[in-house]
Amino acid sequence: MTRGFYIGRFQPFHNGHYNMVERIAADVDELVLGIGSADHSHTVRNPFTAGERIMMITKSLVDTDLVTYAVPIEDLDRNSVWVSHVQSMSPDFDVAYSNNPLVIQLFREAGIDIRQSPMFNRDVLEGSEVRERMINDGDWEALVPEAVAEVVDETNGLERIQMVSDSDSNGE
Ligand SMILES: Nc1ncnc2c1ncn2[C@@H]1O[C@H](COP(=O)(O)OP(=O)(O)OP(=O)(O)O)[C@@H](O)[C@H]1O
Ligand SMILES: NC(=O)c1ccc[n+]([C@@H]2O[C@H](COP(=O)(O)O)[C@@H](O)[C@H]2O)c1
Repeated sequence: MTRGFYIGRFQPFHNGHYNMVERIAADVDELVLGIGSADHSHTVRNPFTAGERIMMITKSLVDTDLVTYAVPIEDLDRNSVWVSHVQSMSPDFDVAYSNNPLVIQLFREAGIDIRQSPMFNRDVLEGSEVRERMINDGDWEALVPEAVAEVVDETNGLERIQMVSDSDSNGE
């Protein structure tokens, strides 16, 4: 039995993330999705709470064969102990997945098998593009699983991101 760990902010969980989970599913029996920056919400870069992101991920993956766990991981000021912090919050895992250079470096230094995946349609499948479309009334629904659009609707997420965008002059 192999268990993987895939870390991201998932602000929101989009079709690029979904595609990466499908690819990882070929390698592992179970997958932990680490919800990074779990302590951040209500900003343009991090509009959704950890709880809302858990809903997005759980509902999007409900029909996959993979056993999945969504685990919130708060940020720490010290990169040197971040991998231990992750391990203290997550079910044990055999292999980690990320395309983030800092994450890759930290897992490598800790002696953990870390794998990258090719980017899928990265010109549009990017969190910042989805958020920009949400703010500007663009077609963001085309970039996310249907379940994510339902969670955004249920939690009035569009109203929130547009409100924080108006009051956050720093934007992204
Ligand atoms: N289109 C994609 N195809 C494959 N992997 C992706 C894609 N988009 C993001 N990822 C990977 O998923 C992980 C989590 O990504 P993250 O939550 O930061 O999303 P993002 O789209 O890069 O968002 P943001 O624009 O908010 O930084 C990272 O390792 C990232 O490289
Ligand atoms: N010191 C730390 O808290 C630390 C270090 C490396 C990554 N992280 C987090 O891991 C996540 C990585 O996800 P992304 O690939 O989506 O950026 C982010 O939430 C990031 O803040 C945190």
